[in-house]
Amino acid sequence: MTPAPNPAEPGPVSRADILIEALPYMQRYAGQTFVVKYGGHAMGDPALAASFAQDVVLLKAIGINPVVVHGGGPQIGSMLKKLGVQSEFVNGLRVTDAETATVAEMVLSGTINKEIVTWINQAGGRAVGISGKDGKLVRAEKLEHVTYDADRDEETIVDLGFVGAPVSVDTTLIDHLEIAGMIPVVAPIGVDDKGETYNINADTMAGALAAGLGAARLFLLTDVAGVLDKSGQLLTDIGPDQVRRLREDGTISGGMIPKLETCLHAVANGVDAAVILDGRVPHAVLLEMFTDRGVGTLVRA
Ligand SMILES: Nc1ncnc2c1ncn2[C@@H]1O[C@H](COP(=O)(O)OP(=O)(O)O)[C@@H](O)[C@H]1O
Ligand SMILES: CC(=O)N[C@@H](CCC(=O)OP(=O)(O)O)C(=O)O
Repeated sequence: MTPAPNPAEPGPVSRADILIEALPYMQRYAGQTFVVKYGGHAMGDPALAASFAQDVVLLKAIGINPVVVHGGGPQIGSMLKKLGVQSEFVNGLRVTDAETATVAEMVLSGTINKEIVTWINQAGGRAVGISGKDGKLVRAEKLEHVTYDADRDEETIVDLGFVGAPVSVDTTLIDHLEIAGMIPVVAPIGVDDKGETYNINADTMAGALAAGLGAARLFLLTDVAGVLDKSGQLLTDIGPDQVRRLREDGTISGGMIPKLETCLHAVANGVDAAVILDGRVPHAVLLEMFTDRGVGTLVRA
């Protein structure tokens, strides 16, 4: 006997509806590159990690070229703590002395990078873990970080040590990996012309790659619903003027600062759309892309 339909489960017609809703998006994005940044805070939950990996593999399977850039701030923090090394942040950026730079590279390019490669491979994809050093992917230079005191209308240059700013992107390696059906997984480490290694904020790295690769989309997955206003409400979209105001009044702080700067830079440099996504929602990437219900904050140019 055929079992009675369970109203909680999508029946055959609604399953088909879901796929048909996705069809125009699939057609629009086939052949394009999407950069997906996976933040260190979003990595803790194995079930979420598995759903993230499935999303990435599904993108590849339908002809989109996903490039994953990962963070690992909390994991670098734990390792530094174990080693008894103090760490501090300025505007969401880790002050990085030589020892911290070594630990950051070890954690990012080593443990975390290979963990994400394994998740994607487990989900049926073929991932290749690299950093900005491989194939001269990202040339960096020391970041000149300027802080602004709105009350005094004063700018100060802060020395953050070995924190890098991406200067140029050579896409050759990623182009080859994409053609070969591989999914690049990139650790946010760069190198300058003299061979000096730099720790790069992962959002900044993702933005530079999105612009360099001419990506159609930049997704930054994090551990909040998106950008929240003063009363904690989600802002579903935001532009440069509002970002400036929210920064000045302190609503946007910490890690959200490099995230928003990255998104604004990306959309001003040819990326069609940049979205800060709630990485705590299973399949956040697919929901954002293939349905009319987004799960985060869209950043406008
Ligand atoms: N206005 C804001 N809206 C949302 N999050 C904010 C805001 N201002 C600061 N944040 C902080 O930014 C954090 C996300 O940045 P970050 O910790 O660097 O995450 P990730 O590791 O995912 O890159 C949030 O957890 C939150 O604490
Ligand atoms: C310069 C700088 O701040 N680098 C970051 C790199 C990792 C990162 O950005 O990780 P999340 O995306 O998880 O925050 C750091 O050392 O924490």
